[in-house]
Amino acid sequence: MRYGRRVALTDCTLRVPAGKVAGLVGPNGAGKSTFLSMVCGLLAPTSGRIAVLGHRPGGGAARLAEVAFVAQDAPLYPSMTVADHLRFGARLNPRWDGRYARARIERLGLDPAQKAGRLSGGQRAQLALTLAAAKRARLLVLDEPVASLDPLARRTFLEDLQEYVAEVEVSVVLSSHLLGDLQRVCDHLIVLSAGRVQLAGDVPALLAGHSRGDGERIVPRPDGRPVDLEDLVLAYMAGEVVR
Ligand SMILES: Nc1ncnc2c1ncn2[C@@H]1O[C@H](COP(=O)(O)OP(=O)(O)OP(=O)(O)O)[C@@H](O)[C@H]1O
Repeated sequence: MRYGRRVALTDCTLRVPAGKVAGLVGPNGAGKSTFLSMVCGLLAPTSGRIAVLGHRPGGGAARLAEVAFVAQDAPLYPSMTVADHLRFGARLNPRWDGRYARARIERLGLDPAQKAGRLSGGQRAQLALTLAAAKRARLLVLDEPVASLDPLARRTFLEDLQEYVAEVEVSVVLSSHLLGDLQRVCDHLIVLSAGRVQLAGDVPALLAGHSRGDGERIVPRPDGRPVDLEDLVLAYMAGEVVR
């Protein structure tokens, strides 16, 4: 994938498993947002192919209803109220879960009459996440969803996400720089760096394979503690991998 002459993603062959939470991690400028925008059909690959739920991303209303996306800046309509956003969501989305949306807004303490433009950054993110979840899509794509949330809101969001995945048949792809959060919620991990996939797989298999010494190795920890997801990600981001 190129932006003009700049290559943002290359040699990027990967599969995101269905029904799991896949974490996407990598340094700034690695290509995470580019990848997520392609998954949602907002960007078309300049070469190669991408299939989402078996089809080219984007397309008609039925296809759009299958994917929910919260972009990094949680875009909303500033002059519309919280309640307007919920009404709008109900009109646009065939599988809209209004009861869930209203309950979550109430639990978050958001005023339905407040204009989105007057919400704080974290409140806007919470509203955008609520709209995405209430859409009841088959794929939920979240670009740094917790970046603007306070620590308590972040913890609650991660708990909500785990509950949501357990209850609803949904696949999730989320990017984050917060490795502890990824460790907590992700079944699958993708490490992107310099526009390439450095590591991809189910987390237990990646950790088990590493401790067995299959293929690549990262430098063992001096304190002898077993390698965890954070160690793996940091080593692959820093290129400290013995191939
Ligand atoms: N609209 C654009 N025009 C030109 N280049 C772009 C554009 N958007 C992104 N890029 C470039 O593509 C590369 C990947 O950017 P991208 O936003 O996908 O990275 P990221 O991994 O999401 O970064 P971050 O962690 O900082 O959000 C970067 O080199 C960036 O400068």
